[in-house]
Amino acid sequence: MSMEDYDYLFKIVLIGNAGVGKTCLVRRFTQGLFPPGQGATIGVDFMIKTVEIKGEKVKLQIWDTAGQERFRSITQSYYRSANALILTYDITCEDSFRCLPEWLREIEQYANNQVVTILVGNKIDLAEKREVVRQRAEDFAQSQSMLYLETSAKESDNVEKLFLDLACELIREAKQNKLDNNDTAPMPGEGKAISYLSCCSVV
Ligand SMILES: Nc1nc2c(ncn2[C@@H]2O[C@H](COP(=O)(O)OP(=O)(O)OP(=O)(O)O)[C@@H](O)[C@H]2O)c(=O)[nH]1
Repeated sequence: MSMEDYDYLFKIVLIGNAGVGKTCLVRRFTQGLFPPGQGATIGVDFMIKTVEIKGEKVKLQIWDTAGQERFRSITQSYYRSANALILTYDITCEDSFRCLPEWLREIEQYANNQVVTILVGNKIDLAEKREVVRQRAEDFAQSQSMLYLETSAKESDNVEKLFLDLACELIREAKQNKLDNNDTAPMPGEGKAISYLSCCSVV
């Protein structure tokens, strides 16, 4: 097998409060399981999954960060090279939603300004315990130019869609940037406006 057995390589980083289900989302997607008694992530974890989208091989490097405050200085260093961020909260935990502006400030401070960010409301299998209504989250996501999706790592709801939609959006952007680079090379010192976040769905 060649060293570069893929057409695209993207780095995706999951962030959000402790206990919202970041590790479970990653495990569900990469290993197809819902781990019992998942312990808190220490620092940062790393997994790889290669998917095929419209005949192209896309290698996803998925970094699962610890939500706990005490790991913040470690996890921040992983933002900069991320192509996409999955900002996760728990729909049954108002507090995890209320912390989102704080996470957005982190993103603004540490991430690349072209990063694609998707807001994810996890644990929709616990509908009877919901504390954050969908419309409120959708409105918030829209006001911050983020995509929005609700998932259940436990029931495997929308988990595949989350990562595939992101991959699709990243491919779209990569192709767009390549076109822009070929067709309209910016003058030296001239900034290049990059537009993204038009929603993309693979299914
Ligand atoms: N019902 C339900 N529980 C979930 C779901 N996803 C995660 N959980 C539970 O929520 C708890 C925390 O899940 P984790 O995946 O460890 O959360 P995390 O965001 O990675 O937490 P940190 O590593 O501390 O940042 C665990 O007890 C999981 O079993 C879900 O979709 N539904």
